[in-house]
Amino acid sequence: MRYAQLVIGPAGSGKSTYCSALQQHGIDVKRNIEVINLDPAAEYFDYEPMVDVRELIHVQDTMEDEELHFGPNGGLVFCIEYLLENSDWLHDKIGDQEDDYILFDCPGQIELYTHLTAMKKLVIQLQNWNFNICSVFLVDVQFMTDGAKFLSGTMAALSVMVNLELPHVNILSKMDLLSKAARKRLDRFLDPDSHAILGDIELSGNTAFNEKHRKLSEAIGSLIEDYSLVRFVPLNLKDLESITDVLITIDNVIQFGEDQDVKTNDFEAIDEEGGD
Ligand SMILES: Nc1nc2c(ncn2[C@@H]2O[C@H](COP(=O)(O)OP(=O)(O)OP(=O)(O)O)[C@@H](O)[C@H]2O)c(=O)[nH]1
Ligand SMILES: [Mg+2]
Repeated sequence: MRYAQLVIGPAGSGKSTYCSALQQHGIDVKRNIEVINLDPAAEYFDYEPMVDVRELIHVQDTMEDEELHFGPNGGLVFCIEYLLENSDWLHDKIGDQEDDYILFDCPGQIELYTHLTAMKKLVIQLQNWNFNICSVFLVDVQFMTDGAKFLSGTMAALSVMVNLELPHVNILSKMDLLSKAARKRLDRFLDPDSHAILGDIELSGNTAFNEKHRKLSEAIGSLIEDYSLVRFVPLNLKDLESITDVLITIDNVIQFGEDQDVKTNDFEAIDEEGGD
């Protein structure tokens, strides 16, 4: 088995920073964590990529091409489809090392995960190559600090979960930027029993539209809260314990470490037999 995190989330949510922090953490704790850049338009990241999709195709190529003439978003979709058509290239680059643990740093265009099929196909490809994959959806916590925003972020996460159909972990990134007061407010939303999201949605004016709108938000809010559909794990990259917690959560989801336990048990069993 091999293990992968598909690191996704809106533009600027901190995906590349997360990948580079986890790679560094891997070095610190002597654990092999590789990163692959899947963003054909990436301008900057500071990890050492194991594979960089820009070596195959760069979004600029599709925009400058006489025939294609794509804009940045169409160009990106083209690049991902091109990557799929050339999946042998990716396969060769990744190799087939057992027990690999790879983070895929993905582009920030949310439509890739909510309704287009290219990413989904890529996921199936990776599964065929024996990867246990989990989608890791990052949302900048600064956009989650009031009820309406929290609801909207939650629905974005839900939409990705429904489309990708993968084991899924939602992360609130950039926790280091929250003030104490904002952290308190957020904690109420994170507690699934509190119904705090609903209480926090305020609409100005008592027009008939607002009344209907409020009912809609309430209905969605209680659906999400009552069924605990979407949970978020806060991540503060400046806090080692927080990094470890997030990694343990994700490792559990992709069953990383479980095979290792089985192997150790096997050895113990052999030892016992040998000792007879
Ligand atoms: N304070 C703080 N800033 C962060 C953190 N993570 C990311 N940033 C900043 O947020 C900005 C965007 O971070 P990136 O990691 O490039 O985000 P991204 O999701 O890879 O962005 P795209 O690839 O453009 O979609 C950068 O200026 C980072 O320095 C964090 O945990 N704390
Ligand atoms: Mg990035």
